[in-house]
Amino acid sequence: MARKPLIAGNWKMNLNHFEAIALVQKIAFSLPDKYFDKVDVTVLPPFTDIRSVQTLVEGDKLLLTYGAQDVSAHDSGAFTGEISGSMLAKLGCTFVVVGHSERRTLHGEDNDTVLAKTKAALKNGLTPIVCIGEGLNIREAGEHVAYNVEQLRGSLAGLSAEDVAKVVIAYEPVWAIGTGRVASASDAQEVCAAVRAALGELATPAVASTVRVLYGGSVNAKNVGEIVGQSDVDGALVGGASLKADEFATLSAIAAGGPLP
Ligand SMILES: O=C(CO)COP(=O)(O)O
Repeated sequence: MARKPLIAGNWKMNLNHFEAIALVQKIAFSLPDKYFDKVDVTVLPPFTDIRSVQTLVEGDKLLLTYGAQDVSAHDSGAFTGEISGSMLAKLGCTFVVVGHSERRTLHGEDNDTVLAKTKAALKNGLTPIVCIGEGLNIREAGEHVAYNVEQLRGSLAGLSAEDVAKVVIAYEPVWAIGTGRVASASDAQEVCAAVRAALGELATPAVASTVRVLYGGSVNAKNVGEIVGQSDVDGALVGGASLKADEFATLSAIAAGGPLP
C-alpha cells in the first residue's frame, strides 16, 4: 500500500513565538498547496510557540500541520513543568515526538517511559512519532539492526495492532544527529526495513505496510531525495534544516516528487 511521505521539522529548543510565526509564514509561502496532495508537512516547535502557530495555521487555513516535541506520560496533576496530551490536543496538535534520542540521553527516558508517552499521545488522539536509533559504538559493532528492533519492541510493547497502526516511527541514528554525518540511503533502508518487519510481528504485516517509518539525522535538501527514494523510508524527521524556510520547503517538495518550488 502506498504511504504518503511525511516531512516533520523538529525545531528543538530554537525560535521564540515571534520567530515561529515568521518561519511558518515563509514555509507556507514557499510551498504552494499543490504539494500537499503528495506530502504531509508538519512543524514541531517548542511548547511556547504552539499557540501562535495554531493561530496562523487556522487563520490562514494553511495545509501544514504542527505538533510538539514531547508529552507527559501523565494526564494531569502535580507534575511541575510537564505538558499533557490533552493540552496539546486542545491546541490542535497533530503529532508529538516521543523518545527522541536527546530525551533518552539527556533526560534519562527509557523504553518504559517512551511507551507510557506513546500511550498518552494515542489516548488524546495525537499521532506519536516514536524515535529509535543506535549510538556509534553499536553501529561500529555491527549490532544496529538488532538494537533498533529491540528499542522498537520496548517502546511499543503491548500496544494493540489498532494502536500500532496509528504511530509513526522515526529511525534516527544518534551519530548522524546534528553532526552533518548522514547515514547512507542504504543504511537508512536497512534499519527501516527491519523496523517494518518487526512492526509486522508486533501487529500484522498489513498494518506494518501502512505505518510510516521516517529517517532522521542531518537530512537536508541535497540528500533527502535519495533517502526518501528508499522503499521503506517514508519521509524524514529534520532538525537543523527545518529552521530554514527555503530549504525545508525545498526538501518537502522533493519528498513530494517535485517540481522544485
Ligand atoms: O534529531 C533530529 C531530528 O529530530 C535530526 O537533527 P539534524 O537534522 O539537525 O541532524
